[in-house]
Amino acid sequence: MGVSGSGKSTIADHLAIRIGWRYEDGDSFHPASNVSKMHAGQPLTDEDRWPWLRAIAAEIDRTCKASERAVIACSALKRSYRDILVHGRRDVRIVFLDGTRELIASRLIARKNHFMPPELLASQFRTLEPPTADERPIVVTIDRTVDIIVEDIVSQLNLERP
Ligand SMILES: Nc1ncnc2c1ncn2[C@@H]1O[C@H](COP(=O)(O)OP(=O)(O)OP(=O)(O)O)[C@@H](O)[C@H]1O
Ligand SMILES: O=C(O)[C@H](O)[C@@H](O)[C@H](O)[C@H](O)CO
Repeated sequence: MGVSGSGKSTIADHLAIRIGWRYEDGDSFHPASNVSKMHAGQPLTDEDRWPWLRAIAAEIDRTCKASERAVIACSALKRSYRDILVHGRRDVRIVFLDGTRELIASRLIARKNHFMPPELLASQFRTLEPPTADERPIVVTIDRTVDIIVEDIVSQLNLERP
């Protein structure tokens, strides 16, 4: 989880390869109307996001039922959004990609060929409710290389433990 440009797709992809899990991008669960809206520079509302989050929750349930493992990139900015994804599912862990607005803005400006315009970053930060301790989040700071961030997540995931 994290705001647009915090590195969700990049880190999820590399993490999934590193630990041999499937990678899914939450962006692919958006209805076309949501993508057009973001492309046009309009922030999504809660009503836009509920069906999208429910579709991702259904994907999590399919994955668990099939005894598979996946890393899913999803902004999940508010606690109420994460509750849809996590509630009652013991095996779901949240990884929060934490960074300053300045750093993320500079990465968004440099990024090419993406539907999300950098102008939406302010609304992403306004909406963001960082995870609290009771969510047991894995928090990683993003001012480091992708490989170092991935290794940090792997060690905090404690995968060897039963
Ligand atoms: N640790 C890093 N160091 C340097 N550049 C990075 C790092 N992580 C991501 N980037 C770059 O920052 C940009 C934003 O990353 P990415 O697209 O993965 O973010 P995102 O959170 O998935 O964004 P969105 O939610 O808008 O899809 C990309 O161009 C990516 O290559
Ligand atoms: O909740 C949201 O505002 C949206 O989901 C965005 O965060 C996009 O999904 C994405 O991160 C941009 O590519």
